Amino acid sequence: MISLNIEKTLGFISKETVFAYDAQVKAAQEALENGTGKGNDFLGWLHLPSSITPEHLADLKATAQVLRDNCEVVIVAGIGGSYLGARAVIEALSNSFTWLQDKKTAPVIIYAGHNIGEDYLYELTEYLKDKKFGVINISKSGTTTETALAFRLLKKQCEDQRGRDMAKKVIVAVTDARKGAARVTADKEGYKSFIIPDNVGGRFSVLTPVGLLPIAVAGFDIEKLVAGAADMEKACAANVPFAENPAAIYAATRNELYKKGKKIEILVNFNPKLHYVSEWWKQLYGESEGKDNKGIFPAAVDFSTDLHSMGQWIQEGERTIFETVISVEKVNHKLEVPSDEANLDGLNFLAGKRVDEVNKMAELGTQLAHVDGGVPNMRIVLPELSEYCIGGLLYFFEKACGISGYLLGVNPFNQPGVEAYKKNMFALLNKPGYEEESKAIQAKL
Ligand SMILES: O=P(O)(O)OC[C@H]1O[C@](O)(CO)[C@@H](O)[C@@H]1O
Repeated sequence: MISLNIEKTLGFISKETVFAYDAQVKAAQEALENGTGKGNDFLGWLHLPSSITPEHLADLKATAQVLRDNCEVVIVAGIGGSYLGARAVIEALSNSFTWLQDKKTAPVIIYAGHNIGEDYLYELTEYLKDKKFGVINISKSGTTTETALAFRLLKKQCEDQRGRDMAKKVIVAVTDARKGAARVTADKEGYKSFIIPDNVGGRFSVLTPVGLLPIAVAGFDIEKLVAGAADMEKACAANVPFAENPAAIYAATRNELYKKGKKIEILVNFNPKLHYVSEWWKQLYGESEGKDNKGIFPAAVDFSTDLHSMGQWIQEGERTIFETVISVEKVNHKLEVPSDEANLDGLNFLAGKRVDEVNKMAELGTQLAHVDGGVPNMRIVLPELSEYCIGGLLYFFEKACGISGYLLGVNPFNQPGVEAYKKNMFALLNKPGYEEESKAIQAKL
């Protein structure tokens, strides 16, 4: 189970002011529980972990097995909440060099539909030319351009390469129950499909088939992932007192820091496998809170890598930031620094130490330096990178996000701002139905 430590924020804000959020957090929790707050038609994620049935998991695992048995490569096509959760979990749990290994225990997972890079898509289709590949097409709306465009290419290539019957077997859709082009195609072509519930928004959907299916294909234990999330659901529940509730404390602390002028939260990791957890987190908090001209800007760094690029700014730049560090207590492998007789690099003082001990001292040294430099620091300790712990971490962030959005006074479950670029893009591309917008935008150019 994860733990949260806010001690190193307390030189900047007081424990009393954080704990004074108790009543507001309670109100936020009640609004979530009773569905009386803003965006209350999107609360399906709240009790999702505890309501996932063994039958549902078995169905997901059986479909994953079909893909595992018939594919060397599986393309996860999706964007935003329709791919980041899966990628976050898969990359956190995978060997860092998994795609380079000769003996593969699972299909290589590749992501597409999250950009409009012609070179990216060309190179992908080239790579797939001699591969037995399958596709998981993930889109809640079923109409997202980036994903639909990639899927159009991949569907055709899969059918041409593998034949329509096999394509039917290795293309799976995860989409809305009724609406959208992805649903129409899945039904018409007879693809196996999974439903994204109406009341679960994309960025809260990692524990639906959106995340669970690709994670199972990659060979990870979705039962343990869900169990970790379900335990965290209990630990962050409305009846858990403020002082013992990590989601409540995290939400309150970041809101209090924001009030004190700390406008940017930097999510920090000291483990490169967590890069995509940060990407997932950025969408979760960015889309949920960045509206009505408000909201903490969610940024992320990978340390110690980025200490050599962003470290200067964090240490001495504008004092509008705070850090939330995800610290992994126990690594999965053991590697000691070797002794070297010549000691030309001067590293013999590290000989015999675990690499992780060096990393942990980098982490502690960074925390002390940044706090001294005026950066409040929260710490989330994850016992290890396992399905159970990652499941808990994801749910913790979701629950805290719901509470935090209500503390901020916004609707954390919509994202109206994302439509602006889409409208302009469609107008510029002369999409049917956008004639007026096309005229208006041409006049602006
Ligand atoms: O699953 P969909 O409908 O393709 O949407 C993908 C992503 O696009 C957004 O709707 C923003 O455009 C996100 O909220 C969402 O996660």
